[in-house]
Amino acid sequence: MFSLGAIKIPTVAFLRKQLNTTALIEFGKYIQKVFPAVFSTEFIQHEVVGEYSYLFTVRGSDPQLMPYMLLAHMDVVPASEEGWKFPPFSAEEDEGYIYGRGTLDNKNSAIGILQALEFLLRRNYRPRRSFYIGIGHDEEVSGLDGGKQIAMLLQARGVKLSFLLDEGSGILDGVIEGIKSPVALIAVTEKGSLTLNLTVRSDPGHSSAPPKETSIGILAAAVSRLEKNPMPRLFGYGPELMMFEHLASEFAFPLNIVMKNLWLFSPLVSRIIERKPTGNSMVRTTTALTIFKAGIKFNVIPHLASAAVNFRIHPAQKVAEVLEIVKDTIDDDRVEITVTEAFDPLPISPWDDQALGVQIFRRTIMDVFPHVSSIAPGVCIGNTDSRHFTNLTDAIYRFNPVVLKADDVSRIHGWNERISVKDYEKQVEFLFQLIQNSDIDKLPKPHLSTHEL
Ligand SMILES: CCCCCCCC/C=C\CCCCCCCC(=O)NCC(=O)O
Ligand SMILES: [Zn+2]
Ligand SMILES: [Zn+2]
Repeated sequence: MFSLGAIKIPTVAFLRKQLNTTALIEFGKYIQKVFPAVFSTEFIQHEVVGEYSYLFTVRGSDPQLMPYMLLAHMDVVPASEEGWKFPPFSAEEDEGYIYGRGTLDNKNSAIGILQALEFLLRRNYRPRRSFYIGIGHDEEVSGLDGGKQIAMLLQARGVKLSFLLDEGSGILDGVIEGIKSPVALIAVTEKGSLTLNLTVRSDPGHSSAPPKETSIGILAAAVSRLEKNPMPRLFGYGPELMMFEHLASEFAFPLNIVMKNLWLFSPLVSRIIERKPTGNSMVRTTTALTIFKAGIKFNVIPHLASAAVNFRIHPAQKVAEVLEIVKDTIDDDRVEITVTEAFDPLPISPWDDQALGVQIFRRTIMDVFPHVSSIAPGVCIGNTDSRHFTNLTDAIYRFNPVVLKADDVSRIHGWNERISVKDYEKQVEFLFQLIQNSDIDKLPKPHLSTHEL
């Protein structure tokens, strides 16, 4: 059963320097209380990193096996009180679902990993392969003070990882139009990100004698141009090509033929899938207007208007290219553009028979989710703490072992985020199996089954 207390602790992260530190401390105390074996077992070391994040080092019995890492985070995005069926930090249970901010992103993983380990320890299990668990405290606001510090600490200790598993994708059931059965997408990369601050300054004055254009009007026109002119279609130029080719047999005729021949049909397919927000995120660099600020009083022309625009960069594009397109699209020198944060799309992790992590995930998914009909490489449309770990391994995977239905994706960062009790139990079962399956020293033999990749 989900530790409901974890959801009730409002570990909200607003900005990098605006965290609910009281809640973060409480969360640390909470996990110590509910997972006593994890915190007291002799072969597990726990450390607090960056004041609130946790790093667990689980020393396996065979030092010859290269360690791996499981990553999650305890912080959550803010949640408004209105719009929810139940208050976002009430952890209310209703018709088999637990409601609350963090139930999918990402206390389910943080608690699920520790829960699975606690179960194993109570059965006197000691892993052969060492592993690390990182529970970040600021993933939603960059991960620079939590996840990144954990990565730097491990790097300073000379640690190399065989693979790393973080949040960022899942088992999609009815999310991809045309695919009826659930498919597991393990993201082998994540999109880049660029956040711009746009500012327009104009003379302040009395609203009774307004100028022809105000800072608000100029800025509104600029952001509207960005929204009306989406970034170019790049579908088929990144690993989403691999994803759809792997999933081709899931589509009925004639779509299965189309998906197998994306070299020819990608322009057509991209026009169809871009109609939905999740599909659009696969097709291009997305443009999201997220903050707009201006004005203080109805009869005062404001001096300043500012807006934040967040772009999630398609794997086939780079920050510099996006910035150039933005400048051309705005095409107005009165709009001052400054970069708040920027990074390119992440490297693509291996997806082949030699990739240990992939083989272990594949086996574990088949064990725990036998109804999943395909396991395919995907693209994480958001960003995760795993991006800070590229110096420790080239095998970074993003996969949350949870079934997401069509309306679940918008619950993440939205209203009524929830997880079913059954799905949470499956997540713990997956992690319980994964830790044991990771003890193999050789790659498992190819499995003969319908889960063909
Ligand atoms: C053709 C349709 C393909 C659909 C693929 C969509 C897959 C959606 C699956 C999972 C949901 C996305 C999870 C993203 C995790 C992001 C974690 C996060 O919030 N990080 C902070 C940030 O990105 O700002
Ligand atoms: Zn998250
Ligand atoms: Zn998030």
